[in-house]
Amino acid sequence: MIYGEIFRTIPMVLGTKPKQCKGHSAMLLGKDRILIVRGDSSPMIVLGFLRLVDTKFVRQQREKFDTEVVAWSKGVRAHAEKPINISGPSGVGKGTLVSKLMKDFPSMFGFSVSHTTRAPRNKEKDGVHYHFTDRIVMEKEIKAGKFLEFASVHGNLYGTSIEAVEVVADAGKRCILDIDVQGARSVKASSLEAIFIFICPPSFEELEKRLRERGTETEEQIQKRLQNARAELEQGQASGLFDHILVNGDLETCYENLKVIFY
Ligand SMILES: Nc1ncnc2c1ncn2[C@@H]1O[C@H](COP(=O)(O)OP(=O)(O)OP(=O)(O)O)[C@@H](O)[C@H]1O
Ligand SMILES: Nc1nc2c(ncn2[C@@H]2O[C@H](COP(=O)(O)O)[C@@H](O)[C@H]2O)c(=O)[nH]1
Repeated sequence: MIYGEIFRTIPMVLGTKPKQCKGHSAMLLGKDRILIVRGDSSPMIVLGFLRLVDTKFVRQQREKFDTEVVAWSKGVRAHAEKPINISGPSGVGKGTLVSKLMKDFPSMFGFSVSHTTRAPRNKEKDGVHYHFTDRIVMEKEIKAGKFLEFASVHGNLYGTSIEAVEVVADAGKRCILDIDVQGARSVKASSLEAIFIFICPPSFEELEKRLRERGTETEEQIQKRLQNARAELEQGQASGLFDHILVNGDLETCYENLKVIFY
């Protein structure tokens, strides 16, 4: 690409806007921004900015789709607070902590609503707790590059769409992701610069107790989650991936420690 020259390449865009469209033109501005204009418009109609980012994720997508790839930046944004990635074994209390944060600071934090192929639990609402989805549909969307990360967790597919994160950013809120360790690793390799927090139980027995008392899984599913928990606890504490490791013994104490990280 040559600076200042309008060219007619239509790059693949990571994110939801602007949609790829024949007739759009792009002009490189400076070293890291592309101005998108409607090609046939006179005077020139500016559709937005794309930032040229050279992260591992963008490179992977470029290779995968064998085409030029750019990330949509929604224009020039001032300092944005880093998203928060919370991981930890099933039943440790991630959801409980996230719900408290969202309830206490509704205008500050926004939850990244993941997609999953698992069935909804009793009180779970589609689009609020998860986007409950069909495996074939989700696999298709993954192939189309719509996901920031995805992983097979406890026998189901889970993933964070690029749109889920953007919806929170568009609302001017700080994004909270509740995802497993595999997903956290993918996020770290992506263009999303996040703070990584790992939540541990005070003991394995307590973790099992919480999982059982929650009463949302069958015995077989509980066994699977406990088995995966051992591996997650090992990886989470040894990987160097996480910036902070918190023990969720007493809920209020853990919540206070979590809040300290944000201020
Ligand atoms: N500090 C705590 N002390 C006692 N019980 C707790 C504590 N934190 C959470 N719990 C309870 O443990 C159960 C599991 O919590 P929660 O559903 O938040 O876990 P989770 O990590 O989000 O699990 P999953 O990964 O399966 O979604 C819930 O019934 C919750 O009320
Ligand atoms: N990699 C991802 N993991 C995710 C995502 N959303 C949730 N999760 C993790 O799955 C397990 C199980 O969740 P549950 O709701 O079925 O109990 C839990 O550890 C979550 O952190 C995601 O988008 N990507």
